[in-house]
Amino acid sequence: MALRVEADADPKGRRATDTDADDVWVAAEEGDMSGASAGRPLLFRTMKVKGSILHPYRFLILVRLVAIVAFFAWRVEHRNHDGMWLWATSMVADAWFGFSWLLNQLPKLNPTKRVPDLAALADRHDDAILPGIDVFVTTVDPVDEPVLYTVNTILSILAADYPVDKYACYLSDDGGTLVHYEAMLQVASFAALWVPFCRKHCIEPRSPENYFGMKTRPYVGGMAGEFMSDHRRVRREYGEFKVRIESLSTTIRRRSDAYNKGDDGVHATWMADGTPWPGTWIEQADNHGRGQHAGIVEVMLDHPSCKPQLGFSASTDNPIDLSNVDTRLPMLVYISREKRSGYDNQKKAGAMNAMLRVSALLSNAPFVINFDCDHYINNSRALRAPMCFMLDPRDGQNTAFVQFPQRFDDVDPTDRYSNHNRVFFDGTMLSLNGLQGPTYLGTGTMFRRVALYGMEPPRYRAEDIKLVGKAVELGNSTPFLNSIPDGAIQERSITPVLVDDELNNDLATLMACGYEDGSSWGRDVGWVYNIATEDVVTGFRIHRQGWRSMYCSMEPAAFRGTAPINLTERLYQVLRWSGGSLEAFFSHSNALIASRRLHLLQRIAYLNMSIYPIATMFILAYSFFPVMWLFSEQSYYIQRPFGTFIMYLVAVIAMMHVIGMFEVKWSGITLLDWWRNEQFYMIAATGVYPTAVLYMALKLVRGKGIHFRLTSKQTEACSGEKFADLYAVRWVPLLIPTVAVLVVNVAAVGAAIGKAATWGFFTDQAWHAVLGMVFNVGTLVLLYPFALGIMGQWGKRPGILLVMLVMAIATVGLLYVALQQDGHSMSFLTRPSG
Ligand SMILES: O=c1ccn([C@@H]2O[C@H](COP(=O)(O)OP(=O)(O)O[C@H]3O[C@H](CO)[C@@H](O)[C@H](O)[C@H]3O)[C@@H](O)[C@H]2O)c(=O)[nH]1
Ligand SMILES: [Mn+2]
Repeated sequence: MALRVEADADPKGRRATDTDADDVWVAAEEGDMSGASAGRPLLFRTMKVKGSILHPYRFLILVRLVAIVAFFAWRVEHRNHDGMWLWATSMVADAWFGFSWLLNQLPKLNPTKRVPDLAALADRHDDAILPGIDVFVTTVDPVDEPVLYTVNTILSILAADYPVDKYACYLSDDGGTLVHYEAMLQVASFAALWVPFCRKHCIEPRSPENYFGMKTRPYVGGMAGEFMSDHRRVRREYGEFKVRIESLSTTIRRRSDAYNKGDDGVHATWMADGTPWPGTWIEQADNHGRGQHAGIVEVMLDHPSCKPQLGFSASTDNPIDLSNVDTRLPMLVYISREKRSGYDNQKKAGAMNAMLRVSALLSNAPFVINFDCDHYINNSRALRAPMCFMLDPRDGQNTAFVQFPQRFDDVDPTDRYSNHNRVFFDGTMLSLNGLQGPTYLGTGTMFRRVALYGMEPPRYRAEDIKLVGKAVELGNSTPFLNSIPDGAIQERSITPVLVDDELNNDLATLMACGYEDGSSWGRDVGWVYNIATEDVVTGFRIHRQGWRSMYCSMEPAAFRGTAPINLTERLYQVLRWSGGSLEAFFSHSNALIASRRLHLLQRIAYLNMSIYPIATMFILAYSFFPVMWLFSEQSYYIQRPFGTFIMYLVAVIAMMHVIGMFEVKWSGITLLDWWRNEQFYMIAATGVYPTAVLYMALKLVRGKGIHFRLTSKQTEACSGEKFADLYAVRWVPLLIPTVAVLVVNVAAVGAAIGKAATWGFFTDQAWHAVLGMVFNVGTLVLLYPFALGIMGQWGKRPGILLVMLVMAIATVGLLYVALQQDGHSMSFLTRPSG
């Protein structure tokens, strides 16, 4: 399909795509991968960075390594005898910077791109032999995670371009609310129109909210004549559907009030059929509270037959002609696992594990893909792409998961807080792709089911999977254990099951809180527990066993989601990530103790990923260093001769950025992406990351860590203004350290100017003050987005910020001069310089 959806107004201009990036990437011979067997089709192409870019890039890394070693040697030779403690501390800091730079840089030596070949897949693996997929979506809170996002995600999945009898869609509702349940009923009925419409007219993307929100829509289907009227009709139906979804909570509340009228006892929440809802009630009651309710599983759409079912021709009540369109829908299941007080529900990880088991009895597909509730399928062919890696003769069998980059809608045009995170998604991940593979990033990831069960990769597994003794690890459910061998057959599709009482009992057992007691779930099986970020450690567990993973990026983007554009919300998200990273270091998921199956550079990458926040303690300390210049008559020197010191610093920092420019080049990102990343790193380094380190230290002492705080999704509902969240200031203690750094550095610039004025502009002291100022100004420039953020609505006019800045600097400068000159009567303006 030659379809190309216009990426929504991309403010950063054109990005290199696979096709026009040949000036960077060249095809590579894939000699080193085991398992290649002649005759089976190759389903992906491997690309390496061109020698003319890769060699200088690697050479520069070497040069910088030499430079920092020379720098250290020089510093040791020129010890500061008058400020020994300061000198020693800064030596420790710089040693750590050097070390963490190396950890960060070494895994990037071999960036590799792998391009799925969908045509080859279609050629040899015609739809009949595509394997089954279970699609998992998680949600918790219908308010913080608006139901409208979730229903759009589900609709995009139901309408995906994958054989409809070969996949099933599961929604896990950790809130257990009737709103989600009824929303799924609505989805099931609206899908009967939406999905055939998408098929008939080759609609992209297949999330209706995003589809109808698009401006340009080149028609690529074969029924242009009927398109306009069909489109109008579906659009109207979607509008009505949306109203029903958005009024669900009112409808349910009203219905329940009517049932509860007159009764002064417990107020239940009622389902449409007049029975009380088994999940959480609006007015929480015993057995119907947030952390306390029965498990619920309901198949909302049955698994379809394997033969196409054409729809009806147009008629008065069905104005859309579907007589040539397959109207079958994939299986859709609603799940809310059991919750009981006294059990830690383990948040998302717990939900994923319950879903993994329940799906084993209902569809048991050999592959599983998971999405956060706000991540929809943007490219309807996306589910096919990972199969190019999983089914490829080169190491496909040993590939445990395929990770897609995360792409985001509704980020403010200048991406103030680096939400797009391109440096990470397009840089770091491509590097790992050249090693053992990208890390698991939580959403948009296809897994091999057996890898999730904690099985070894075939490469290290002598025979077929053995089930003897597995009950201890996987829990005591015979039907579940019996399902495992089938779930391991990668060619397997999905066979429909009959949901009877017996099956319902088995499902209830698998969803029960106590099921995992004494088993290996959450440690060696399934998603990993007891950590704020389950994703990276779950991927780590799998890599450690010797599996590999693949990075898969495609155009148009496979999936898209939302990201927090509010400063506070964004910082909390990053706090959770960095806190979770540190927790991983102090757990059984420490990279240093993994088995030898973990590739050396992959191990270094994981090590870097778990300790990166530590370096920021030193960054924070350096950012406060100017305080000493402010309050002391004497100038403190970290290192003498100061001039040479600064030159060295400038050189190694500059070299780091030149290396960064090479990375910008090979990852195909824009300078703005890179710059925002630098800025956001500094913002996090002066607040969030040190806080995470502090938390970790406290946890080691007291045993309580960071908890999973749900990232609330942006809603325009409250103000109607687009990007309203960007201008909302929510003050939290987390902002204070960075504000303090801002203040100190503004003051330092003022003081430096004051100093220069006092001492005379061309003296040594003045020269040093100016050199020091370079760093203060640098810090301020990096923290600029933060300063805009805390200004709230004023942030819309950055001019004000500049005026304030100049005034503050001038005030401090004058104050400094005034204080320094108490004895002397002259003004700095009349002082002769030179
Ligand atoms: O008790 C819970 C809490 C959360 N979730 C789901 O977990 C997902 C991720 O939560 P969110 O707050 O959106 O996290 P983000 O910071 O946006 O997510 C990134 O980081 C997380 C790890 O820290 C990963 O789990 C996510 O997949 C990844 O997108 C959402 O679908 C939630 O519905 C649950 O199912 N149960
Ligand atoms: Mn999210």
